[in-house]
Amino acid sequence: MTGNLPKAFRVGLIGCGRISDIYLKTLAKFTEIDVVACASLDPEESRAKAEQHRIARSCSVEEVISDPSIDCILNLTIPAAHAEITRRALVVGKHVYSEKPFVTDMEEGRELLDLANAKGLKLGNAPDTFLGGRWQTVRRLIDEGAIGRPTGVFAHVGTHGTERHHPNPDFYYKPGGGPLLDLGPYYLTAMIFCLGPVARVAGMANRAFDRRLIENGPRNGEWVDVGVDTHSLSLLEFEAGAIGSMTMSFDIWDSETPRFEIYGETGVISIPDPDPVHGANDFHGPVWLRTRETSRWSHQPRPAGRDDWHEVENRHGFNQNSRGLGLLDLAYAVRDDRPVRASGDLSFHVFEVMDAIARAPVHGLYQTIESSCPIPDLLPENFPESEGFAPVEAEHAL
Ligand SMILES: NC(=O)C1=CN([C@@H]2O[C@H](COP(=O)(O)OP(=O)(O)OC[C@H]3O[C@@H](n4cnc5c(N)ncnc54)[C@H](OP(=O)(O)O)[C@@H]3O)[C@@H](O)[C@H]2O)C=CC1
Ligand SMILES: O=C1CO[C@H](CO)[C@@H](O)[C@@H]1O
Repeated sequence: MTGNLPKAFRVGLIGCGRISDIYLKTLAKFTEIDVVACASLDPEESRAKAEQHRIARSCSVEEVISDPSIDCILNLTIPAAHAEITRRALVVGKHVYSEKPFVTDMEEGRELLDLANAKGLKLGNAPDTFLGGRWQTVRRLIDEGAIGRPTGVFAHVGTHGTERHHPNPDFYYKPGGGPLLDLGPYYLTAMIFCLGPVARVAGMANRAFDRRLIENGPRNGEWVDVGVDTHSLSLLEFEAGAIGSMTMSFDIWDSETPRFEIYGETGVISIPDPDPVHGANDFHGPVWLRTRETSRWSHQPRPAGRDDWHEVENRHGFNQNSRGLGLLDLAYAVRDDRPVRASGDLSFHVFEVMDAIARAPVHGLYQTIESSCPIPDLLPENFPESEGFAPVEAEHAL
């Protein structure tokens, strides 16, 4: 079936914190998504969010979940609450799109996938950054053979955590947090989108600090206990044969190490962001290519500068922060009864990879990954017009 959704896809938001603003801004551009109610634990916070984004109703979590007119729950709570909110929504027959990580343990993840399957409901999960123009371009290059058969991948995120910019950074330092579960999903999802599922991993981790000082907002000066490792190294082997390494850290003061690169038999794709937290965390940004013919190894003397990289043409949309795009795709997946791109299956696989990296030092050097997942299709270059939908002009959106 094509054409417009039969009615607006009615969404109830749970979790009205920091990340909700960009979701609500993105979704306001798509009139066929209607965020009709919102809730958080603090009623004052959800009331203010409803007023700021012209959401019709601010109410309790239970009222949002039990509202029969709502099609889908947008779960933007903290990691420790993701599985429970998702489970409650599925039980009452609602589709769910949730923030990452999908869950905080494997059992929860299996239960949610089984529940969604049994009830015929769609499960979507962040990140959706891989649907942005940058990552669609990277995948298209690989599909077109621009670097030949991929053989390797490298990711490095060297940050100093979140306590200098997040007013309530506690969840980043509790189980479900840490750099691997917080930032790993962006990089692993991008890798799996481009290279396919992961077969086995190895890992090591440590932590530089047992407590961290909040240095912004109303809780400035308060200490937070650290209950998770904050510096993680991993090795990855993909089913298709490529191997990779990944560093995710909250303990690095600064770095010039490349953020993300994919190596192939005949070329290299590089994501050259200067900012350590960007890379796969962004929808947009340059994609650089060097091939056998243009690489340093084809010139004598070898050029020292960065000038010879070719910036690849980006033909895709969503070259700005578009968090929420995965939910729009889910709405069309419901309409057309087709797979969700930013899916629960993909996020569960990503979670198993991270869980295995974290347990490798204790349970044995190499951990085999049991789950797999479908590789999401590229988005049509003119999405969502491709779905028979015209987005609202930017000035009409909030
Ligand atoms: N901040 C960021 O830059 C980004 C965050 N994310 C992800 O988004 C998610 C939320 O992060 P962020 O917005 O920063 O977090 P915040 O702490 O700012 O907001 C969390 C929200 O969830 C609500 N909440 C917490 N526990 C429950 C619960 N048990 N039931 C219902 N509501 C609950 C909180 O309510 P109350 O305030 O009333 O306690 C609050 O509204 C995380 O998974 C994070 O990884 C993703 C991308 C970027
Ligand atoms: O997902 C995220 C994107 O990057 C941010 C910057 O550290 C994190 O805080 C956040 O959780």
